Amino acid sequence: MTGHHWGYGKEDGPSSWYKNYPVAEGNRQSPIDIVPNEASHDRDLGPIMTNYDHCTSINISNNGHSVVVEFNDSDDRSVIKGGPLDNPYRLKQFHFHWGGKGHGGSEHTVSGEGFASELHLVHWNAVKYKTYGEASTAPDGLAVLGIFLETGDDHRWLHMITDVLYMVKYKGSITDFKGFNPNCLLPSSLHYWTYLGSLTTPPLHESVIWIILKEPIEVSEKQLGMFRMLLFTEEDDDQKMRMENNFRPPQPIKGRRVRSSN
Ligand SMILES: CCc1c(F)c(F)c(S(N)(=O)=O)c(F)c1F
Ligand SMILES: [Zn+2]
Repeated sequence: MTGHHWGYGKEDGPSSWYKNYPVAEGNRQSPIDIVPNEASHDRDLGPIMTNYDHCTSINISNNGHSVVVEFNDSDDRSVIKGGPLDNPYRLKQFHFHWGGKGHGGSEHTVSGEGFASELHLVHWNAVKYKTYGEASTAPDGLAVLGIFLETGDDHRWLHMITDVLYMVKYKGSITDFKGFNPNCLLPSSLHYWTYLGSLTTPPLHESVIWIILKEPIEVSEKQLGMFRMLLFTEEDDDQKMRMENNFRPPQPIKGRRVRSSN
C-alpha cells in the first residue's frame, strides 16, 4: 500500500496536504505560534517528569521526512508523566525538524520567532490504549515533548547522533542505535507551555498533548550542518534532494488556550 505521497516541496508540501488529509484544516492543528504573555499561568499545572531508561533505544533511521530514533515501547521503562498528563506516556521515538543554512527550521514559533531546529519526543498513552496505532487517533493518545535547538556552542551529547547520520543518509536506511538516553538532550529547565494539538506531519491526527520546553538547547552550526547532509531521496534515486526545511509552519490557533507551567 503506497499511501499518499507527501513532502516539504513546492508541489507536495504543507500547503497541499489538505487535499489528501482534510483534517489539515481542523480546529486543533499543530504547530502554532506561542505568545508567552497570552499564555495562562496555571498554578495546578505541576512539573513534568521524564524517566528515560537508556537501554530502550533500538535504531536510528531516515524515513524520507526526518531522522528518527525508535525505542522499545513494550513496557513503561521510558515514560513522561506529570504536568498536563493524567497517565504516564511511553516513549516511542524522537526526531527532528530543521531549516536551511542560517534561517528558521523549528515548527513552533515564540512571538513569531523561529529557532534553527526542533526536537520532538513522541510518547503514547499505554494506560488507556492497547497500541500506539490506537492511541495515535485518540484525542488524549499522544504526548509530544518539543525542545527548541538554537545555534551556539557544540552540544556534547548531540554528537552521538550527528556522528552516525552518514549511516542513514538515504531515505529507507536504518542502523542500530542502542543505549542512548534522551535525557542528555534536555535543557536544564523543564518549564513549559502546553496546548492541545496534532501531529505536524500527515496523517495530522488531532491526538497530541503538546508540551514545549521554554529553554532551548544549544547546538553548533556544524552539528546542524550534519543534519542537512541527509537526503529526502533513496540511494538509487538520481535526484539528490538535501533534507532541510522539513517543518510545517504555524497553524491557526482557533480559540485554543496555551497554558504555562510557570
Ligand atoms: C506518525 C509518527 C509521527 C510523526 F511522523 C511526527 F512527525 C510526529 S510530530 N512531528 O507531530 O511530533 C508525531 F508525533 C508522530 F507520532
Ligand atoms: Zn515532529
